[in-house]
Amino acid sequence: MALTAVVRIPTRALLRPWARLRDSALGWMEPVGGVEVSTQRFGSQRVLVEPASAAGVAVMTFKNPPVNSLSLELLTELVINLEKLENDKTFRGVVLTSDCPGIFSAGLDLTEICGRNPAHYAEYWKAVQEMWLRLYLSNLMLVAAINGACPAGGCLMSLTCDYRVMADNPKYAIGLNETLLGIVAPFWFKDTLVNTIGHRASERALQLGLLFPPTEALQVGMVDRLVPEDQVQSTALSVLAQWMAIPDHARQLTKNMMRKPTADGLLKKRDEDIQNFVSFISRDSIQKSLQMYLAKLRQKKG
Ligand SMILES: CCCCCCCCCCCCC/C=C/C(=O)SCCNC(=O)CCNC(=O)[C@H](O)C(C)(C)COP(=O)(O)OP(=O)(O)OC[C@H]1O[C@@H](n2cnc3c(N)ncnc32)[C@H](O)[C@@H]1OP(=O)(O)O
Repeated sequence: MALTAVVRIPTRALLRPWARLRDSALGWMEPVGGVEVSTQRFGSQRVLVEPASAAGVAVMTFKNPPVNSLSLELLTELVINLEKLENDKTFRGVVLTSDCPGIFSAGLDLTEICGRNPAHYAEYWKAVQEMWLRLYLSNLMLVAAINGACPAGGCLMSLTCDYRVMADNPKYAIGLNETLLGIVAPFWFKDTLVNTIGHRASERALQLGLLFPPTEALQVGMVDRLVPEDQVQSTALSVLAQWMAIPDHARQLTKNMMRKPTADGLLKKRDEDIQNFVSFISRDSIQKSLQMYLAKLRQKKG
């Protein structure tokens, strides 16, 4: 029999200034107190959410072709779908994965941070912050099933998860490569990395903008497990099954104890961080670097 549940979406989620929701893309949303949703399969245009066969587990699949870049729309949909899962108490764990062949996520959408105006940069950065805060502090168990390239913001997203399974394909790489673009990973990107691989390894990785192939990523602790490509999702699901054996309240309190101080670092100065981002990204020299990088990406094919 089909499993269905009622999911309450708090109206406040619809009122956030950055979440000027593209309602057409989010067919299940209504600006009233809540909405009934079948948990058989839901989501939105760029984020598909499907309950897994194991009770209490969902698979969240990003489908923003060609490269799952983190556009404002994708970020918005991600946060809304996560909130929806969190409000539905039947879910305890989520696997995050990609529908784009060979790419988990290309990171921040460069067209959102290049050639736009300061108001757009501010709105976009707030959405990036929100994505990080929501994932990093989520009470759900999150496992990243990294089935492709995972640079910069894609890497950050996977680092917010409790566990990372990566496809053992030397064509793929993961890391915070911001310096290669002539930009700087903000302090909360850095903190997330330091919490995962330690200070010295982060210092080197961040300065050099290292993108680690799977074997090196495992060695440095950026991912937890490598498996053949066709086993990434099934392995992520079996990892979740192990984590599900732990009582939720104890695990959640422990996760919060470990992560809250890092999240507080951003929460205490969110507005200042937005201002720093806007003034940094608006510099002519930074815009030029980004334009050149984008042009190189686009020329690659030709
Ligand atoms: C004084 C100090 C103050 C400090 C203050 C700090 C403030 C903060 C500063 C700013 C911080 C910003 C943090 C940024 C984080 C990021 O995430 S930046 C994004 C980084 N991403 C990348 O470098 C990845 C780039 N992409 C790739 O390497 C490859 O595309 C791929 C993912 C490996 C896939 O390769 P392939 O399959 O070969 O596809 P392509 O042909 O390369 O690409 C297809 C089309 O997609 C476009 N594209 C690729 N990536 C992006 C992207 N990130 N955004 C937008 N568009 C992207 C690419 O151009 C192709 O487009 P078309 O040619 O038009 O088809």
